[in-house]
Amino acid sequence: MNILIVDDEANILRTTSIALKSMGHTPFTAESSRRAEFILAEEKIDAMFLDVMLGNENGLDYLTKLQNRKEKIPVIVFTAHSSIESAVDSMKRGAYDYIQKPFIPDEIRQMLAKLARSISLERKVEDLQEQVADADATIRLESEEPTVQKTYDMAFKAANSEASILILGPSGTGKTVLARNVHQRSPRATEPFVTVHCPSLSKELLESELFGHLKGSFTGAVKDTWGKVAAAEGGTLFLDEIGELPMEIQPKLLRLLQDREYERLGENRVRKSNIRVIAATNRDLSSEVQAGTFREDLYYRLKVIAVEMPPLSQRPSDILPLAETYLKHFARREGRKKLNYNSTAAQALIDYSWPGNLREMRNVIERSVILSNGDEIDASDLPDDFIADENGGPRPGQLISLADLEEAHIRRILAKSESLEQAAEILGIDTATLYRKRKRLGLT
Ligand SMILES: Nc1ncnc2c1ncn2[C@@H]1O[C@H](COP(=O)(O)OP(=O)(O)OP(=O)(O)O)[C@@H](O)[C@H]1O
Repeated sequence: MNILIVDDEANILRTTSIALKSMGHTPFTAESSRRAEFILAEEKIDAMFLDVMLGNENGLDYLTKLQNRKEKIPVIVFTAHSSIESAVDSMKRGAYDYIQKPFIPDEIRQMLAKLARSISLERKVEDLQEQVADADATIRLESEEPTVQKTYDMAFKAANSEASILILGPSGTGKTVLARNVHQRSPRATEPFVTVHCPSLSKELLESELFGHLKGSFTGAVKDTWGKVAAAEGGTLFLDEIGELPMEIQPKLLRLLQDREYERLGENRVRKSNIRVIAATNRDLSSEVQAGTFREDLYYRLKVIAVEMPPLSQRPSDILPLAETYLKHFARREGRKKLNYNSTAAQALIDYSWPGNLREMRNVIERSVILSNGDEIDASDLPDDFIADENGGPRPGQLISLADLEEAHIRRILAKSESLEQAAEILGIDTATLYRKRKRLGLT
């Protein structure tokens, strides 16, 4: 790091410089704030040591001035031994920390190690904020389909209430994104949003993940823990894949929803909780209720408001607007702002069945932006599944019946094979069966 030491004592400047050099830093020295300003104008300084007794000057006043700079530099203040007031005052004025004089090099070393940790943490937070903003830039929470728009309207209206929300829909349709958005639009927005993935854990671990446990309450419980219900206090608990919640835990969740009470595993103390629950599932919970694998009372508690995210194939008029949102984002990221789809690519996007829904579309569009050349994305820049074959026939994954798909497949294999026997071998059926099918389909 480039470190500036500001002190009117030449001895301190000299010894601190030597110590900093031995730790691999580059020291700069200034005996006054004027000299310090001069150095700040010339060098990129990462951290500063500043004496509060700066000869005729007041180091604390200079500290205040430094805090008003556009580029903040962490300042560690040297205070006189026994001067608690100036230490407190310097912290109030925004110092990163203070060291009392006289000090030994090891105190400087420890202080800089602490500062390096803070700086690295700050960078990580900045990176994460950037990533979140990046993901947010592709989110489109409106729809050209009136039923889907109604779903969004209903969910966002419910955001203001305390009601539990159940989000239904296949994988990748945006249930998690919707749940987070409801939280962000709710009065709990500044409190935590905590996710629990119900299927990923054994019954005991899931219960402990939710409610916490006391040491020794089950094998492997080596210390006391607080669960995610406690972590979400004041905020929203998002239960992903609620359909997988084991029967044994269901009454405990019901009690949490109904009475706002829970107990940690292995503890007899009832705790109160203030959380809002949003749950999601790709299963048909009502049939699970019928089958007796999901409690009916819990089901009704969860679905005070129920919203359904349909598969992308049932939102045809959203395909191009969504693709456009992703395209803009990835094209900007790759520095190719003029990029567009040509009409064949746009048609291929519309014709595709999107079994992986929005998640798949995001990946497909990102890939096509990276693989395309020039200012146009062509159908050939899309994955193989998107390209209709030379016969223009149906493709696996398209919304067609098995019989139609079988017919198209048999036609293609017959066209490519040299004999009926070869075609039968490729198809994995005997020649007589293929012969009959061929006849029935009128392919002779
Ligand atoms: N409204 C939206 N606009 C644009 N992209 C979205 C939207 N919702 C979701 N996506 C994209 O789809 C991906 C999957 O979304 P999400 O995780 O919310 O789906 P999910 O239904 O919860 O899936 P799973 O059931 O597999 O957990 C997200 O990472 C995001 O890239």
